[in-house]
Amino acid sequence: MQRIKIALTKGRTEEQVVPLLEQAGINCEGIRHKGRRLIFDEDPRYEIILVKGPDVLTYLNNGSVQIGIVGSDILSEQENFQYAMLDLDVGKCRFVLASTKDFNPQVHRRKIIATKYPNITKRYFQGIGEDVEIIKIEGSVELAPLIGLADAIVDIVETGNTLKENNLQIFAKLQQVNTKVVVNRLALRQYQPQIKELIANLQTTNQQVVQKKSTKE
Ligand SMILES: Nc1ncnc2c1ncn2[C@@H]1O[C@H](COP(=O)(O)OP(=O)(O)OP(=O)(O)O)[C@@H](O)[C@H]1O
Ligand SMILES: O=P(O)(O)OC[C@H]1O[C@H](OP(=O)(O)OP(=O)(O)O)[C@H](O)[C@@H]1O
Repeated sequence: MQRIKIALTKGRTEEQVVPLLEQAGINCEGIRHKGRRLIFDEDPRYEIILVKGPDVLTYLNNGSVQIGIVGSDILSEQENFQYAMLDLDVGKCRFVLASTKDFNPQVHRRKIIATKYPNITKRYFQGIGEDVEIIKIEGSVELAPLIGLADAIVDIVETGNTLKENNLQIFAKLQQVNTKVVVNRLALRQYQPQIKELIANLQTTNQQVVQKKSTKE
């Protein structure tokens, strides 16, 4: 049988998803000791590749991989609505509008908003009927209102520590984020039994994780 190819987002998503994959009985030994390797075939059923989030969607769209594991922030930003088959209970965070405490969201002049996510930001402000100027930033977005580049930011918050340590406040809560398992529609037809088995397996494991967390709380 042909291996199912999975594109897994490297970094935070990888760190949170690998334990889940292992709990589902998928051998991730290679990823655990990866060095500079990018392809992992320790499990005979799967070939896992590690890529940046937006590239997960490129590989998936192109049909080079059948499954992608990626944050909903990236799916939403790319406006690339792949077939999301499963929501995982990891990678949970939220988009917020944040700034220094003197920021006035009601001010009538055209605001400047810095973000790594211009499309999500554009949609949010369109939704509330506001025209803003968006500046795309690649990281450390919190700096923008502190250094005078922007009036406010749209960024991801998880623990809230980054905002707190930089004296920034939340002015609006936008969409929530979590990690999703996405599938190429054509691949779903071609590899139906294997993909269904994998999704069912991950679903069961994810439910076990959720239950374990809720009994701890
Ligand atoms: N606190 C958080 N901040 C940002 N992303 C988070 C957070 N918690 C979970 N995530 C998820 O993890 C992904 C980001 O992972 P990571 O931070 O490793 O990459 P990145 O910062 O976007 O990329 P890079 O550091 O390679 O430029 C997001 O797409 C999101 O789905
Ligand atoms: O609420 P917290 O738990 O503090 O997490 C939120 C921070 O984490 C992310 O940045 P990341 O670490 O990915 O670095 P970056 O700024 O270089 O993108 C995000 O952009 C926030 O800055």
